[in-house]
Amino acid sequence: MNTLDQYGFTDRIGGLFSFHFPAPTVAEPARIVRADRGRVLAASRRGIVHIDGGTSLVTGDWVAIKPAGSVLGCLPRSSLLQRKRAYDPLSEAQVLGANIDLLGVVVPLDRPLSANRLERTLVAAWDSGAVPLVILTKADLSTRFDDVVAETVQRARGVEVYTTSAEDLDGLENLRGRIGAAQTLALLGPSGAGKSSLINALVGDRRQHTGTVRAGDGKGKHTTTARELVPLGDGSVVMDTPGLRGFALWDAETGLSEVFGDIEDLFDECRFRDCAHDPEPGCAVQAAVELGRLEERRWLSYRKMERELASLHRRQEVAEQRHHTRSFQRVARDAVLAKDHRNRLGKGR
Ligand SMILES: Nc1nc2c(ncn2[C@@H]2O[C@H](COP(=O)(O)OP(=O)(O)OP(=O)(O)O)[C@@H](O)[C@H]2O)c(=O)[nH]1
Ligand SMILES: [Zn+2]
Repeated sequence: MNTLDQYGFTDRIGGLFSFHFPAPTVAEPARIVRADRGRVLAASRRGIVHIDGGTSLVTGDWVAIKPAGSVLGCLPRSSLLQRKRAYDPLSEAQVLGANIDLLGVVVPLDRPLSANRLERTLVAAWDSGAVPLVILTKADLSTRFDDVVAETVQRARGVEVYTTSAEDLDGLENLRGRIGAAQTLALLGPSGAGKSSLINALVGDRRQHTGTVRAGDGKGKHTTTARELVPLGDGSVVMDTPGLRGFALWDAETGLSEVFGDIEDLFDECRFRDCAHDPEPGCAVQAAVELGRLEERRWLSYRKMERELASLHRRQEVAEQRHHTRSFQRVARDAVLAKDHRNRLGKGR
């Protein structure tokens, strides 16, 4: 299997290439394996290569590269995982990866479950366009927190749950079977959740890839601060993501509805169409909370994410408005300058 195939190249991707970069174009397919600032590595039929000027590319992208190594173009992304940059007033999205088929929400069994975090990560996962899975890690330690498995299954609300242990190598075959050939799995979970250990266990002793990167950066160190694709040997790849603290949402309305559909259904039952769902007459949400049918924590978790998205949108609108004003001012100023210029030319004649 050549390097490109190891990173998930299939006949389908080949077909997309011929469609987007038809015959007279001289370019070869490649997949972005790692995209740090200014240093982009891609898997191609010739092995791992450096790419120049791929600043807008993200890990997982399929690109067409010219023989000299520059990028001709990028295939449309089938999925995109992004979050809001922490503390970024300009509210720019941080793209974590593209063309991910499966998104593993990693929940470690060595600590109590954080239901809010699980919900938040599931919302982001649904929203990316990939299929979410919940992956429980450190099953060998699960006796300490007996109820986490059951609670996770209940809170995952129908999303498949896989139990693994990188220590005992339990559950790995099952998970590999689910990943399937030529699929891309990304792992999302808190720092220390066991993501790297799981990847190493899945890879077994086949992790030659790290060595290839080592040759590129000359430092000989593998860190979990970068996101990179790790091949599993059968064309499937896993994306290593650093532990994400505070996962702020980015345009996640779809995901919100997937995870909290039952709450949004309740809205239709409120007496008033414009119900604020605060303690007010005829609010179906408040009634459900009071009757114990809706967990108050879930309701507050939903509310918080909804407010977060609303404020994100307000900031986006302000930024857009400012952009429009600025470009209008620029156009107006250019027009004045042009007029001045014409006048001066006119006078000079
Ligand atoms: N007992 C046990 N310990 C595990 C298992 N998997 C990981 N660990 C331990 O948990 C700790 C964190 O594991 P990592 O794989 O580094 O976690 P990570 O999610 O990659 O963390 P970041 O790189 O910070 O995002 C390490 O001390 C591992 O040895 C497991 O299956 N069983
Ligand atoms: Zn209401």
